[in-house]
This record gives sequence, structure tokens and C-alpha cells, in this order.
Amino acid sequence: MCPKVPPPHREREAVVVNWDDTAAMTEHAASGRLVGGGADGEDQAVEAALRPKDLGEFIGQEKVREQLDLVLRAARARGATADHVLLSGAPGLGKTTLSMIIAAEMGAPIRITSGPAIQHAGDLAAILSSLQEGEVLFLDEIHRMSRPAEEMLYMAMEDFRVDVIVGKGPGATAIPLELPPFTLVGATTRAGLLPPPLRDRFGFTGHMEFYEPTELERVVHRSAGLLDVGIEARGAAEIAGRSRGTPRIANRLLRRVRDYAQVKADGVITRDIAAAALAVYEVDSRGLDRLDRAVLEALLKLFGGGPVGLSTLAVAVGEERETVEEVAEPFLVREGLLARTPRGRIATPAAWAHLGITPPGSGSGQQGLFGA
Ligand SMILES: Nc1ncnc2c1ncn2[C@@H]1O[C@H](COP(=O)(O)OP(=O)(O)OP(=O)(O)O)[C@@H](O)[C@H]1O
Ligand SMILES: [Mg+2]
Repeated sequence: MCPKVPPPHREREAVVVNWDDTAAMTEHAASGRLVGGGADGEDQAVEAALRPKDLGEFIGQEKVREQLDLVLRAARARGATADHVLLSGAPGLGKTTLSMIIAAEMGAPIRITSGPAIQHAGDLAAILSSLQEGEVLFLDEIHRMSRPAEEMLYMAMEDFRVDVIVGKGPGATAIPLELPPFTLVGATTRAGLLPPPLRDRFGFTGHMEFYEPTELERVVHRSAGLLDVGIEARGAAEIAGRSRGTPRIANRLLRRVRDYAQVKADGVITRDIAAAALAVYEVDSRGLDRLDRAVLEALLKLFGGGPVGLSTLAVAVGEERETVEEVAEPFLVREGLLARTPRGRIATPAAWAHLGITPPGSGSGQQGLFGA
């Protein structure tokens, strides 16, 4: 039977249940970086205002958008609840935003919770049993749910039913509980950590990619409009180029540049204002910050471009091994500035070029090492 869902685009309040954002906050606080992908307090306060409200407003991610559009349109045409959706991708790429868009497009209410907040199967049963027909349940950080809750979710997703266990030991009985049809939207930064049985129960999986600079320019323009900040095209391009492929970072850099433009100029963001502002915050032309540059500089200047072991590199920059490995390196590797090899860390030719340093032996030795 096809349950009826309300018409699309009806504005509704998101209900946040059992939310525990300590993990996300600690992750960001640990790094405390302007170019970190995770959300900080200020981000959370302004993000609601900057979130696109429907698929048409959502910039980039063409494939995911097109596929999701089909899934949602078809469900709407059938008058059915949409299939469960899994969204995977790095922090700040728009997973939470898309989950809210899914609910808005379906004209359905949305309930928001997260994996770490659901430690007991009972927590999940309480949420599931209070869902309305057609409601969207957004489960952020779904890879961090407890095992028993995960197993309960399998049955809920597939059969819209849960077994509530009453009592303990041999006398325990399972009482089946019918659930109204709902759409689960799971989000994860680590799709690889999801057990296959869980992954398989999603009807649609959207992989969010990092954004192209031109897409981020559009994000910056759109946000500047919403924040009522004047910005020139080249100012937006300057911010976009330093935003590491991530809308959240683009919006954050925009706010810092806006401050600078208001204090030091007439408030309008030009290319020069953006560049000067981001120089103050030590975010360079490719979006590297102080830590990223310190790692690269040590690798080039102290170790001739490597190979050098991670621990040695970490001591050289005065940081913990984990900070270098988990905070600085992923972006340097993604940018093709640093390579991890069995013999140690190696700077690529692009790293020498970016820092404007000539490799010793004018390139031949370095090329040999890199090619080894
Ligand atoms: N495609 C987009 N177009 C415009 N703005 C976007 C887009 N994607 C994300 N944003 C903006 O970036 C910010 C972060 O997005 P969001 O909170 O959805 O990311 P996320 O993937 O859920 O991150 P996390 O993994 O930390 O939960 C929001 O302010 C949102 O407005
Ligand atoms: Mg999110």
C-alpha cells in the first residue's frame, strides 16, 4: 500500500532529538582551524540561514542532485514515502543540508539525531515509534551507532517493524511493533566503516565530492547576497580558490573577509581585499594554513623533500604525530603536494613550486627520489 505524503515545499520546523554534537565539536576544537571542515559554534549559528532550501538552490554535486531528483519525483508521483537515502562525504560538503532538502521536497517533517546519541536499541525504538507517516529521520554520523541499535535499524528499514525486548534472560520476550513508513536519511564521513548489511538497505547512496572552484564561487556569491555583503567576481574567486573544495570553509572565509572589508575598507570585497584578509589569517592562495605550510616547509628545508618518517616530521614541526597525519596530511596529499610512501613522506615537485623553493641539485635528485 502506498502511504500518502503531504505536498512538497511546505516549510516545517526540524525536530532535533537526542542530539549529541560533542564529537563534532571536539573534532573541530582539537584543530581550531579556519580551514577545518567540521562546524564550530559560529558556523552552527549562521549555517541555518545559509542553507539552500530546495534542490534547485543547491549548488554543484550534479550527479547526486540529478539522481536524488529522480528518486524524490518518482516517490512523489506515486504518493509514496521516498526510499532510504545514504549520503557520504567529507565534513562541510552539504549532507545535512541535503537531508533537509529531501524533507522539504517531500513536504515531510524531519527528525534529526545522530549515531553517537543512540547508544541503546531502546533509544532508537523510542524515536522510531514516535515517527509520523512519511517523516524523514536524519541519522547523522550513522557509522557511530551502537551494534544493537544498528541491528534494530535493519529490520525497521526493511520491514517498518521493530521487536521491542521486554524482560531479561530466558524470560525475555520480543514484542513486535509496527512502524509507519518513513524515510531514513543517513549521513557519514566514513562510508567504508558501515557494515554491508546496513549499506545495502539504502535504496539510494549519494557520494558527495569536493566542489570545483567555480561552484564555490557561486556558493560565495549566494552567501554574500544573503549576508548583504558587496562582493566583486574576482573577490569571490579569491575566496573560492582558498576554500579547499568545501562550502562550509568558503562561507567561513567569506565571514572573515567581510570583517576585514568593513574594518579596513568600504565593506566591498574585491580581489585585493580578499587576498589581504586571508593573508592576515594565514590562509594561502591554495588554502593551506600555518600548519600545512609548516609541515611542507620542514619537509623541504630540513629533509630535502624526503623521504622522512612521520614521527621525525612531527617533531620537526613541534606537533603530535596524529596532528600531522590526520589534520595536515590528508589535504596535502589530496592537493598532490605530499606523498606517503613505505620509505616515508616525500614532497612532490608541486610542493617545491608552491613554496617557491628550488629543489637541491636543481630537480634531478628530487625527481629521482619522487620516482623511487
Ligand atoms: N551545495 C551547496 N550549495 C550552497 N551551500 C552549501 C552547499 N553545500 C553546503 N553548503 C553550505 O555549507 C555549510 C555546511 O553544509 P552541511 O552542514 O550540510 O555539511 P555536512 O556535510 O552536513 O557537514 P558535516 O559532515 O560536518 O555534518 C552550510 O552552511 C550550507 O549552507
Ligand atoms: Mg552535517
